[in-house]
Amino acid sequence: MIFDCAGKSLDLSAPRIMGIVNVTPDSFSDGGKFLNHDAALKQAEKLIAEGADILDIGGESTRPGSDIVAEQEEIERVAPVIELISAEFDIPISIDTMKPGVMRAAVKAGAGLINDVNALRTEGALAAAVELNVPVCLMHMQGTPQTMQNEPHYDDVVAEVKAFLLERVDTCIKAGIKSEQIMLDPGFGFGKRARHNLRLMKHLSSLTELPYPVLVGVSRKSIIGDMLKVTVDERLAGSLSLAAISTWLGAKLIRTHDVKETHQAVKLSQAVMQVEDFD
Ligand SMILES: Cn1cnc2c(O)nc(N)nc21
Repeated sequence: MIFDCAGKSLDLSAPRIMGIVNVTPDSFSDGGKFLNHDAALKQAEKLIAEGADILDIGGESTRPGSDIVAEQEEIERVAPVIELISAEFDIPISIDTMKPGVMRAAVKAGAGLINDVNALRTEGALAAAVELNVPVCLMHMQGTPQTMQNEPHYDDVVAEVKAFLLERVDTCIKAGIKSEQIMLDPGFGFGKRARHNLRLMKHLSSLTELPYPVLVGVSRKSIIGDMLKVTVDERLAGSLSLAAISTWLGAKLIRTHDVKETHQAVKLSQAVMQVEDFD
């Protein structure tokens, strides 16, 4: 279960941490802090020191209602930062994008994993991913970031998300993506009401039992706000609780803003899972 991310390896035989570096002015949780390259590099350094196993670089916010960013603008945001981080540190880098042109520019700059919230459905994205030959994370989203929270509806959210992801896997493998380069993600908050997010979490093992590592991103998200009625900057405890639950249920990669604390939560969860039953 070792992913080769453009020469940098990500060992998913145990739960790992994906640190978030948003290079966007409007991301819901840290928008605007890392638009300049030095700040982004400092953030990368901090997250690595705190225990990140991979860094996710995003140039277009995907929070509900976020603005669409033109491809060239997105490239100009992410490529220099990826180049800097890739040259400075040995850590695998994922590119958080839906656009094929950004995927190409990011991998050229040193990214080694495509994190696509649209599961390579954008015109040209699947072909780009096949050509780039790096691991991909396929995530479920109902609608688009602009529309997804309007009226999300499911008859059976767990079954429908699972079926969608398996259909994407089938399409990707048929197009030439290697199955051992695929990761799955239920897409918490992407076209889901609170009850949908809770059901997906409760039945996460329906995804983690599949032969693909599962990535979970709940950091500071509405699943926490809805249940605890707390603002974005008061969601650390909730984020850690769900990180522990996710790893207990088999998630192998936790995407988070709070690497240090999440690393501790995951380490504890793993210690419980791995302790010998007898002396
Ligand atoms: C970019 N991004 C925001 N939330 C995410 C999530 O839950 N999963 C993945 N793979 N990417 C996300």
